[in-house]
Amino acid sequence: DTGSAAAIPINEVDIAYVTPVTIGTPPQTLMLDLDTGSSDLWVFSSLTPSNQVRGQEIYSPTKSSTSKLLSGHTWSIRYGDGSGSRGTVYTDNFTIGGLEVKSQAVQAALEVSSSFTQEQSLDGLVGLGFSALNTVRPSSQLTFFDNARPNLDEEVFTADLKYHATGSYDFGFIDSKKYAGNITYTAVQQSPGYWTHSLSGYSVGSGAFHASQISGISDTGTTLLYLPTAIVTAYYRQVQGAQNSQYYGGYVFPCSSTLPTFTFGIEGARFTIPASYINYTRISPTSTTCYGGLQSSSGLGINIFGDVALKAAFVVFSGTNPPRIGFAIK
Ligand SMILES: CC[C@H](C)[C@H](NC(=O)C[C@H](O)[C@H](CC1CCCCC1)NC(=O)CCNC(=O)[C@H](Cc1ccccc1)NC(=O)N1CCC(N)CC1)C(=O)NCc1cnc(C)nc1N
Repeated sequence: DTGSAAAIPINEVDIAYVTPVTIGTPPQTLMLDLDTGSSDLWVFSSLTPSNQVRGQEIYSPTKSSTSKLLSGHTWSIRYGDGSGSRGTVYTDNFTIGGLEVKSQAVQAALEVSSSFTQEQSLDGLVGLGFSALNTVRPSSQLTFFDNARPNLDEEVFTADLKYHATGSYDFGFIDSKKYAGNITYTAVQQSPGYWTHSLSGYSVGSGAFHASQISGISDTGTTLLYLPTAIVTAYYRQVQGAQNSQYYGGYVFPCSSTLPTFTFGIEGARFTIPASYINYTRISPTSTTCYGGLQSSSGLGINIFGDVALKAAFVVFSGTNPPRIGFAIK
């Protein structure tokens, strides 16, 4: 089997991407954020208090003839940005881009934090990390990818995220029309459950390439690129008027500044992030100060290769044994 679905930016600065999925019988369509940085599939539901729902589509298990309560099971998740949700668990038929998993664990929210309520374009998440990170108790549940794997033509899914445009997620096949040249693979460390791997180094603009192993996670659910402070300061040193603002919680600069590109290595291959991806957003609609798409990871305890980096490449998440991740120019 294979599947292919759109990855649609939810706002004009690509803060996140959502993908249409269907759940249950008859199919209920929700827009979910496919997130390689977590492993829970949870949705706004008919069980979510109405004062916490603001425009999201909801999953109603009672309206699905194929839903089953996974009795006695609960879940509770906290994300890196402090947001979170918790609830109960059903199994139901779940489809992404024509690829169906019967009896997928669908985690119905009984409570969501305010940032989820405020994000009306996001109806929940599909975790595509390793199933070890799943928070359902007493028995943890498998991700959509882990459930689909035995039926996939190839044990892979690919992410083709785009800058200010709709991209795609493919399951079970690698679409050679979506990239140029070769795919460069590198080893993945699957514990504790993220897609953890190393970059082979970086360069700023037309500067020399600095070879160094930089370990981090490729995370489609994180908006920006978070790297060690030394690399980030070297980058913004090239930007007139840039400063690391305590007030804004990161590097800001005059929106009129000329930004250099940023290049990262995967083994021997090189991937260049255009300056426009790093000129992330104005700090307010009328401001002439802009917030960078490259920020320091010092507060996170982990480097995160988020959407700003991933949208510069075609990325193959390979569930083979051992797992690996591949990057290609597009
Ligand atoms: C089982 C837990 C699971 C693995 C969890 N995984 C993650 O947190 C990574 C995961 O990819 C999550 C997935 C997000 C969660 C929010 C909704 C969208 C998806 N990523 C993050 O939390 C990275 C930081 N957040 C972000 O990057 C969010 C994403 C977002 C997008 C749209 C709307 C709202 C939020 N972006 C922003 O808040 N932005 C606004 C500010 C702007 N400057 C950048 C964009 C984890 O590590 N949790 C441990 C954890 C707990 N508590 C804390 C405090 N930190 C933690 N790391």
